[in-house]
Amino acid sequence: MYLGRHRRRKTVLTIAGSDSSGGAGIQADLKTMLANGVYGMSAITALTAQNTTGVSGIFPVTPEFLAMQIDSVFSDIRPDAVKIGMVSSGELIRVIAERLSYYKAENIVVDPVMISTSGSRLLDEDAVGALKELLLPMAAVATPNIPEAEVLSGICIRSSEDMVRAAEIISREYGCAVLCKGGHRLNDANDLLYRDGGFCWFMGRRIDNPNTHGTGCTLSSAIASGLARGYSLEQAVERAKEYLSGALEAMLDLGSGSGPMDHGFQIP
Ligand SMILES: Nc1ncnc2c1ncn2[C@@H]1O[C@H](COP(=O)(O)OP(=O)(O)O)[C@@H](O)[C@H]1O
Ligand SMILES: Cc1ncc(COP(=O)(O)O)c(N)n1
Repeated sequence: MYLGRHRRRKTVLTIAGSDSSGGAGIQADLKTMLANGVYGMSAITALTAQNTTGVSGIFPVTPEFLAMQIDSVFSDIRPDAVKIGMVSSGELIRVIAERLSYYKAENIVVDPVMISTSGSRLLDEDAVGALKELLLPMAAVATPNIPEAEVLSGICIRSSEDMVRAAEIISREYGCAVLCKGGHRLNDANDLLYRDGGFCWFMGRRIDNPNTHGTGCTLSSAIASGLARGYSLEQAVERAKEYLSGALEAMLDLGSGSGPMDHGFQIP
């Protein structure tokens, strides 16, 4: 019999798409989880063929196969938190919502991925409705960027006040906390957290780096890692922004488009 010391680690499941270039999606999520001290697992919603210049193809899994992946994970290694990223169809969203509510999953972070940094649309119209109706109400926090917050709130965002208004609309309508990220058009590195009728700003340092492929995936996975480790939502957001800034500041430069960040910047 083995009598050595057994170790435990907090666990996080990412339900998202694969990015063949390794900078966003599942690949970014797992690297982020490793760097943030949790054990990462994945249920893949779709394969994408993409690189730093764009997405050339999307090949979704069947709803049955997505359910099998989620069942395999939950029936053996129960995740302490779940991050949901790109889900390209309403049908797949319905499977995720059904399975996660069956397992009473906790600490769900929803990154409502709609359009890639390179400008490609990553989900269909039906998926937007299903995301609002089924995933947002399960979320501990949703992390839209400005264009996504506009779609979810139905208002146009041109100022910091608009960010607060949009986050309030989404939070009240769907009953979840909302982290509205700057970084697009406004407030580059400053994000707004709206929860329980109140809000606070997280002021990040703006890093002059054109390589921002996967920033949203990385932030939401780092938040999920923090929640799994028992940090409060505010602490998890603070730590996630610190990690993201470090990964951007490492100034990795790969590919001819908007390249990936250095997820392993703390590793010598
Ligand atoms: N140039 C930058 N310097 C520092 N932080 C940034 C920069 N651009 C974006 N961020 C931060 O990166 C995170 C992800 O934001 P964003 O790029 O909007 O995500 P998405 O990939 O979903 O569009 C946010 O916390 C945002 O504030
Ligand atoms: C598979 C997949 N998921 C998500 C994104 C969004 O990436 P970003 O974090 O840059 O918005 C992506 N490009 N590919």
